[in-house]
Amino acid sequence: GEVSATPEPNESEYLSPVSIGGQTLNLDFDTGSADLWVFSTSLSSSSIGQHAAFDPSKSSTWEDYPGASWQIMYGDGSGASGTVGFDVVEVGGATASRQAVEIATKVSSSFVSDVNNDGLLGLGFSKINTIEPQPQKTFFESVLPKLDQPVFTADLEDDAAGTYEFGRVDTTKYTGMLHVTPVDSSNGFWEFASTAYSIGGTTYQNSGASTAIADTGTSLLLVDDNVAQAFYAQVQGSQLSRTAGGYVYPCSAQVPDFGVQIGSSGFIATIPGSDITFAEVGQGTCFGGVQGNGGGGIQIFGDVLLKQYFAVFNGGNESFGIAAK
Ligand SMILES: O=C(Cc1ccccc1)Nn1cnc2ccccc21
Repeated sequence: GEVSATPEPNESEYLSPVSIGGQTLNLDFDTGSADLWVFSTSLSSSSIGQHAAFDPSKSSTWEDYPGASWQIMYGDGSGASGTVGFDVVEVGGATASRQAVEIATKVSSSFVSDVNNDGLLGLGFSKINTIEPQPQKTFFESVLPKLDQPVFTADLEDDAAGTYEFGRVDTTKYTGMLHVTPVDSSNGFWEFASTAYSIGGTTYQNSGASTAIADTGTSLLLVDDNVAQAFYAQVQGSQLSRTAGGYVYPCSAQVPDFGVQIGSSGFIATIPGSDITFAEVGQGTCFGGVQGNGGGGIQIFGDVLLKQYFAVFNGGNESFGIAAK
């Protein structure tokens, strides 16, 4: 089958309506993790706040997973944990009839305050699913055998709504060719080679990092520290601010185009300098959408890059492709 879910854009995430046991929640589709977890009625009312909370007792198809638990920590220090069950999960038109659903009994403050999302739908590989005693399949892995094509696509926009589609590649959504690279899923991510970058149209080899992941759950573009340093050396007045948590510069500064290689094929995916500013932090100072990864080794290509392109995640041959749109 073919499905589409239109996420509502929110400054740093793309939310899509998901039906679980007949209850609809807005979930953050996240290719950088592999847990499907939801705000639940087991949380304190102060944690629930304005969020939609899933209530298993109101689902006629809910099945407990006795003794199972989960606990996740994301790279930005946020996290959640709780218990597990199975239910019917429907996205746009594809249905997983017995999908592991992780009930949050604890969530960190950043999720409580992010009133737009009622949980996450992981689209990474289930080897990093955190359910104990046995990791469970992601929604994509559950529906994959039933899809016409073993793919999902992400068409993230800046302010208008973006779109995730499962089971087909809508070729009207992009122009030119799809640049496809093999993915190494051994770390659980959509990970590929990336050993070159460009600043202002000039290409350089990246001696530091060698791989990157496509991560719709991260807002920024986190590159090797030496690459970030080289980029901001070309932004007048920029500085690495501990208080801001990264590179900042005068909002009036001229920002060069920045590109990163996708796979070893040579294709450089470029972000226009005018799209690199992520936020104003006050007093005419701006926070850059390109930042260092803190020496993590893996580069994290988040929404700042992905929203410039149409992205194809292929679970059949384990590849990642992007095209201009
Ligand atoms: O965790 C990461 C990668 C990351 C971000 C920042 C610093 C280091 C590493 N992304 N991510 C993937 N899913 C997420 C969900 C919430 C927060 C971040 C999320």
